[in-house]
Amino acid sequence: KQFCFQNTSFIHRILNYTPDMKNADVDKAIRNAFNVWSKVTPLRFKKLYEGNADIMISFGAKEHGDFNPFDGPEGLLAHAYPPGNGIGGDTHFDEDETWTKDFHSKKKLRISFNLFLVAAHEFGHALGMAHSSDPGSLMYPVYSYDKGYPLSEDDIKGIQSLYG
Ligand SMILES: O=C1CC=C(NS(=O)(=O)c2ccc(-c3ccccc3)cc2)CC1=O
Ligand SMILES: [Ca+2]
Ligand SMILES: [Zn+2]
Repeated sequence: KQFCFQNTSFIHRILNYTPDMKNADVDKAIRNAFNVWSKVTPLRFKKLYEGNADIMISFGAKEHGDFNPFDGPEGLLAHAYPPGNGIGGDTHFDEDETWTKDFHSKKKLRISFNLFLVAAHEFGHALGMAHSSDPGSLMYPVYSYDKGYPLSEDDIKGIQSLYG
């Protein structure tokens, strides 16, 4: 069995909210993004409202405190740190993007990104997943919104090899 993570319960905390969406929609997108992974593994995700959590979720623009500055609209959308103490697992979203709960609605003049999809991809990293070369998989490095069920066989094999 290749390297396997012992820890199967993660605590997350949403530090701030994007003005692009209702807070309840952000909570739902984040919860659904965790559920994608907990559905195929013994992983359980608890939510904290204060104190330190494994996966600290925040929205920030440009330099936001981790020397991995964001780049304004489009380009980089988000990034997540692999599991570990301190910044490990933390996931940051680029506030200069327009976040939406729809799938890639171009109804606005600017392109918008589906928070659930991007969060599910980034949480894959926060759980230790690398990128997949399978264009149909959630861990494929290119954002695409025409996904059916976000997880592909490749994603499921990957996460179960870590936490199965
Ligand atoms: O590992 C990396 C390095 C580059 C990244 N670029 S990004 O922020 O523009 C990004 C690209 C694709 C996605 C994505 C891919 C598949 C499904 C959903 C989102 C998320 C973020 C994000 C990322 O996770
Ligand atoms: Ca950006
Ligand atoms: Zn990625």
